[in-house]
Amino acid sequence: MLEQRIQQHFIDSADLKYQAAQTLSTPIAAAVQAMLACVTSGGKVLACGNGASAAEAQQFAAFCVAGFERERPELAAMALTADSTLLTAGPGGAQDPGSQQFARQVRALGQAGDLLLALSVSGNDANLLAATEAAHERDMTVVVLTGRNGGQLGAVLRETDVLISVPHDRAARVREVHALVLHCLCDGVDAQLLGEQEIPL
Ligand SMILES: O=C(CO)[C@@H](O)[C@H](O)[C@H](O)[C@H](O)COP(=O)(O)O
Repeated sequence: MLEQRIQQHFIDSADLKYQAAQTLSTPIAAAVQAMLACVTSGGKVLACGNGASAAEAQQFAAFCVAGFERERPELAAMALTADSTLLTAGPGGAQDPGSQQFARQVRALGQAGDLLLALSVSGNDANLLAATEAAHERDMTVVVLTGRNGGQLGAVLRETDVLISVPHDRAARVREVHALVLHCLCDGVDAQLLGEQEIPL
């Protein structure tokens, strides 16, 4: 029955979030500290991902610049997923396997102290691996959100990078938790910058 199927989504999503609250709070706190260090020293966040994760990257950049739940000064952030001309320009554009266009933007815009935020369920996308390599070339910190085990992205991170891997195999569940993680990042940064306070409804 359809209602039961829908209810099961709510139950499964809540179960995963409950289960992940404890294990993910430590890497999320580390990501908040990395982001704070970046934005308070004049750095910027570059966010990327493919498909649904591109939308989440854009949402995150919008929260940084336009605000999350509280009034605060704008934080420097941009999504690398929003320029269709650049993303489809060849060679190395969307028509080529293993697009270089995220990596190119990182090399063009990234500076030491900036932060790359990459989102991927599998953790195996070649264009995100290339962007991570470019970020390391620029001495940027990398924060990666993935599904279970982190995939290839998890394996190339440095000690100062942060891996937030959601312990589930179903893409929809992983993306739901990614959305929650991004909210935690925004709230954590706001709390550190502005002090803890009740959020009005
Ligand atoms: O986001 C959607 C559907 O909207 C997917 O089809 C998505 O484009 C693909 O899974 C991409 O390859 C992204 O994969 P992943 O990096 O999340 O593993």
